[in-house]
Amino acid sequence: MSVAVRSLIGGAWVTGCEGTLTDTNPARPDEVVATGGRAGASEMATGVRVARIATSGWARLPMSARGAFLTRAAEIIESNAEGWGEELTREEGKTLAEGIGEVRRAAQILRYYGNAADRESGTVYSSPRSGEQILVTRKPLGVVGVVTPFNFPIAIPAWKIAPALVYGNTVVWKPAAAVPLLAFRLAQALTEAGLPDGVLNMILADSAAGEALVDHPDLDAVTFTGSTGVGRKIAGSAAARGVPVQAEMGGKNAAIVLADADLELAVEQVMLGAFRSTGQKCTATSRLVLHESIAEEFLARLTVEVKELRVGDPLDPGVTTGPVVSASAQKSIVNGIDRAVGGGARVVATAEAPESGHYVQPTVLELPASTELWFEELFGPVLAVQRAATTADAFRLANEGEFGLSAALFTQDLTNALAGIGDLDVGILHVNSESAGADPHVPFGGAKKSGYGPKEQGDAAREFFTHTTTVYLRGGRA
Ligand SMILES: NC(=O)C1=CN([C@@H]2O[C@H](COP(=O)(O)OP(=O)(O)OC[C@H]3O[C@@H](n4cnc5c(N)ncnc54)[C@H](OP(=O)(O)O)[C@@H]3O)[C@@H](O)[C@H]2O)C=CC1
Ligand SMILES: O=C(O)CCC(=O)C(=O)O
Repeated sequence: MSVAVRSLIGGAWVTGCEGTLTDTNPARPDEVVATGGRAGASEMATGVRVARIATSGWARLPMSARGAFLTRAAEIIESNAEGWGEELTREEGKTLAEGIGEVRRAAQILRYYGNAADRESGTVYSSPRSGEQILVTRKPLGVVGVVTPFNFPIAIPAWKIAPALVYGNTVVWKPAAAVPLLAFRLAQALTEAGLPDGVLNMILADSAAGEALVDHPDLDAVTFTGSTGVGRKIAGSAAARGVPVQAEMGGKNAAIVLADADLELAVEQVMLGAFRSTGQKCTATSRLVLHESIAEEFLARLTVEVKELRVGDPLDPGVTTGPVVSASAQKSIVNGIDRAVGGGARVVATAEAPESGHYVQPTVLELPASTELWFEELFGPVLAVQRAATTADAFRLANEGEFGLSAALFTQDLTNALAGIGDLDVGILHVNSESAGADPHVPFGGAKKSGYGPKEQGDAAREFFTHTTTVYLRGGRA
């Protein structure tokens, strides 16, 4: 059941000529999910060229007409949710329910941006001069380079590409090499929806070709999600060329459980945050700060839940936790666990995992102090725990480190909730719910070094994907 995938350049489906790509199932690494040709730097350059040609026709269409393509694509995606969700699970490794859920989420995102024309698209200010009004209108940037990670193969591309397109830009997109099939499906949906040639170019290529894309002198903006090292490099190169850049990078997100928390709710939500998608979310809960008065009881309850996790083939409906994406991810996560244990971490709980496939045992570790695992993003099913003597101490521990993407605060006391809103240095704060999750109509992105440049989604996406022209408008001589 291997699918032949191709790149989309200038409206044509092309087989890249830099070599072959083989997309395998992380649960059964011998199973090939998709194959195709790998494109290179020259195809990236072609993509930028055809995207440039397509800009003027696309930008001149009314926003509602651009949005209609997204709405039609959303319908196509929705009608394929089960089949494409299964494909997503087979290439990325999240559970089938999450795979189908992500495909539906992509449709929801496309629908949200499909309706952008119904929202406010500029501002009118009063003028200090009679006979004049001041308008702030919005215009597209031009050609946008989009680089996406493996962990949300269709939702993250959707939330970058949909606003880029609806606000009048054209796109050259390099998806993560591990997940070409869902990239192919999203490009198929937009093509079947009738998107004009050259408006979206999806190029299946490796990271070297990705670098050629983001360094291309004719790009007008770059949007990236992925690792911190790559994000900083891309941001540096775009800034050096004076090109707007948006980079969503690492997270080391804390759940903070205060003395007055509803422990049953907190345990349930911490389990979801830490172990759904096998911990492979930038918003996953990878740190847990427990007020010392409830720490023993909380860890006892958490241990029961961890032991009930079922790690295995994510297509099996009874499985709660699939594999991680690759053998190298598996190795680096296991090494991170071993280093923490070698440094004095106590193993609080683990769940069994199969031997064959890229599995990692879900693991909860209590740290003796703020050691390496408190700061390093492992991007797997690993939760590091510390205890705090006071609420202030809990917030201090949660704020440690260079990242500030999301946090989850568990408390039933409004004063504590308000203190957390004030003191926790994060881009996204959940009070009494898990640290992951993002709605399309509100800003998404981190504080501190989790993100660089404007945030994503909602009005923030409009800020990034457009520039403004301030118009001093008079009818003539007053
Ligand atoms: N904040 C977040 O949302 C995410 C964070 N991560 C973090 O990143 C780690 C690795 O995940 P991974 O997906 O491999 O992240 P990477 O940053 O390596 O890759 C993300 C995307 O960037 C591409 N890329 C890699 N190097 C370059 C480059 N020099 N120039 C342009 N594009 C490039 C990748 O291509 P290719 O796939 O071909 O290498 C992929 O499409 C995770 O362990 C996690 O720590 C990962 C995913 C999401
Ligand atoms: O929390 C979410 O649903 C989105 C997470 C995300 O953007 C990521 O992991 O890259």
